[in-house]
Amino acid sequence: LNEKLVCGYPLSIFFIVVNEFCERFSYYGMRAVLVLYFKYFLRWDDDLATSIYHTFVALCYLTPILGAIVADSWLGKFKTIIYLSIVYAVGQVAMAVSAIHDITDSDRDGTPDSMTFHIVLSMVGLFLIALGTGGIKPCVAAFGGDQFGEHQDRQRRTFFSVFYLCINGGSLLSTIITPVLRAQECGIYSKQKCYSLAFGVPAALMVVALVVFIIGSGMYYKAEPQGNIMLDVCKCIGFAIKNRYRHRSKQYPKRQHWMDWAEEKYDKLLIAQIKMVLKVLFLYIPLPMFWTLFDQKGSRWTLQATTMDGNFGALVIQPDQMQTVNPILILTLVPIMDSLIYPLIKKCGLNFTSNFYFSFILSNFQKTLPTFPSTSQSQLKLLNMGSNSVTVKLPGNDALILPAAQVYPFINNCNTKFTNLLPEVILFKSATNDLTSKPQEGNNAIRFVNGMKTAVNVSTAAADFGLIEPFYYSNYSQIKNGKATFTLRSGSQSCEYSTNFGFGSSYTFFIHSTLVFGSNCQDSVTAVEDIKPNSVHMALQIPQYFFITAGEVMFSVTGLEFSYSQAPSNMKAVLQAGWLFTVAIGNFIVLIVAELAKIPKQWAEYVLFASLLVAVCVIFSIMAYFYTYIDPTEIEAQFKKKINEDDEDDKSKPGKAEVEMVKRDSIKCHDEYDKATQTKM
Ligand SMILES: CC(C)[C@H](NC(=O)[C@H](C)N)C(=O)O
Repeated sequence: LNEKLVCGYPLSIFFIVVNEFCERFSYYGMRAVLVLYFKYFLRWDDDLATSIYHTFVALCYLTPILGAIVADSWLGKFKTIIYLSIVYAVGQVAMAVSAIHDITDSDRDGTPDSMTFHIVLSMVGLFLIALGTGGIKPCVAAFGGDQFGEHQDRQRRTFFSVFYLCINGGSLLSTIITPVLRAQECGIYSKQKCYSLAFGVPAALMVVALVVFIIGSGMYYKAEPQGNIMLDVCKCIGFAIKNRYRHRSKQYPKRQHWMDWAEEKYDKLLIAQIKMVLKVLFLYIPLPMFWTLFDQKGSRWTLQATTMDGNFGALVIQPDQMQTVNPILILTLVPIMDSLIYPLIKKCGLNFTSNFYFSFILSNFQKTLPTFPSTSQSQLKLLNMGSNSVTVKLPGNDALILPAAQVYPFINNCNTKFTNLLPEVILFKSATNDLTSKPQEGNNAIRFVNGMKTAVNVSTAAADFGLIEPFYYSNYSQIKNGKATFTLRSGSQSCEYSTNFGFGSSYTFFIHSTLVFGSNCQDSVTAVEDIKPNSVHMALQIPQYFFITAGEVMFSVTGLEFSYSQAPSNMKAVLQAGWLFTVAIGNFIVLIVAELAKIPKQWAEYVLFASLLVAVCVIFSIMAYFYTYIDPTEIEAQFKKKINEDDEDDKSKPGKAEVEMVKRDSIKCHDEYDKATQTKM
């Protein structure tokens, strides 16, 4: 195989792991800002954005089948990786271009004039990315595995661990960097959030990945494709089923395996290889449920984080940045598992056949939301602007004493008429404008009500509330957590009001009629909390991240290597694709259950997913217990030897004896296959 070895490892794998690092940076970096691009650039609603996001992720894990077929049957892994990487890079560039708002902003007002252009270009870009990333994914892993000889099992296992570390290193860096790039302002005619840069850097990294892979070209071991293997496999399976059906009557003796019904027409080696693949694919059936929970990190868990407090002292974490906990934990756990836990388990003589994964059921953290008015009700607020308490009697309500400078919020029916309110009491009714959900991205939604007889201008460094007319209110503005200082201005006079904000709150600030400019106006503004700040800390998600990542380390890293080692030589990429297909199905389950079924209570949805996973864990453990490890290379070698011997014998013993030989060898080969698969996992 490879002549250039470094510490017992082929030098070529260096280029493969660097390629994987850059490619995963490109993929996860683009994915990190994708939902926000849909929502804020393309102006899609939450549901559409989440659905398209999960459809894209699912597509990325469906296309590996295409890539694997092309690689194993036609182009070989090396050429497939090169061609599809070009498609991938073009897709990333298309995404970056689709996010340049100036292209269609002919009136230069900062918003694209033809959204269709941006939508079409980004959808084409996403399709090319899905084709590229999915297409090369099974090939890169299998191509890496190909670089090791038969006696380098240990090195190959380590390679898959390092490969996984690179995936997560790329994912970690990009998930930190691209949200920062997105937050920058850029543009030619007007400055907007810089999605083009957030997509442009991943595009550049994909080009780097391609260049690095090409540089290593002279050092790779490139296994030749072995013809249209997938077509042969499908035909062989089809024939076995048809033949079995034709011979369903009891007069025909049973065969050991239903695939043996293809013997009349197909090569025994091919039948044995199909048996190996089917055995592994059968074991994969319960796996999508793991990915169903796992991939909700990017959607449900991140949305949940927006209702939580991200203040970690010196560090303030944004909800989408919580996802970086997963790759951070992977980078810590994989070396610990490889160097400590697995050797310890082996020393204790434990048979570590299946990896259980525990999931935490999160309770409903949205308790900070108040009761919002229904469609037939309106939200009212009474504000006493005077300096004495007043008694207010509203129809259908008990008399209420409203202290000076205090606000009384309540919900009432829209058709209630209010009369005889005292002149100093403001009845503030804004049913259509009130915020009815938590503000986005952990921000705080703030508005002002002007109780003065003159118009007031309110602004902070981050937002301008504009000129608020007397007894009128401003629109909401989004304010980040921390201290904010508002400047209140009327003509040439001004004063300042400061307050601290947490995460995800909403406040209405009432400016008193008694406000005197020129001094500090701290006492002349009353803050009314419409939505409480997030009280549950984001740190509470860390245990969940820990368990799901521990599960990933035990399940996914080993699964990657398992899919390689159990695959016949001509179907390595195909089985990698089968493994990735389970990720696609997992994402479709999220799409169906979370997006379409719309279970009203979030906790009920978590309980449903967790219960399904527990059930699947039990089923998988039983299946894994009965699984018997095989050595595809050995089995294939035995079959090839037999076929060669047959060829020799055919030359010397033609005629009737040939039929007998085939029969005898068929039985012998099956015995060998069965013997080789007797060792338990
Ligand atoms: C899909 C795989 C599990 C893998 N993802 C990860 O390792 C995440 C970042 N922990 C991948 O190949 O992207």
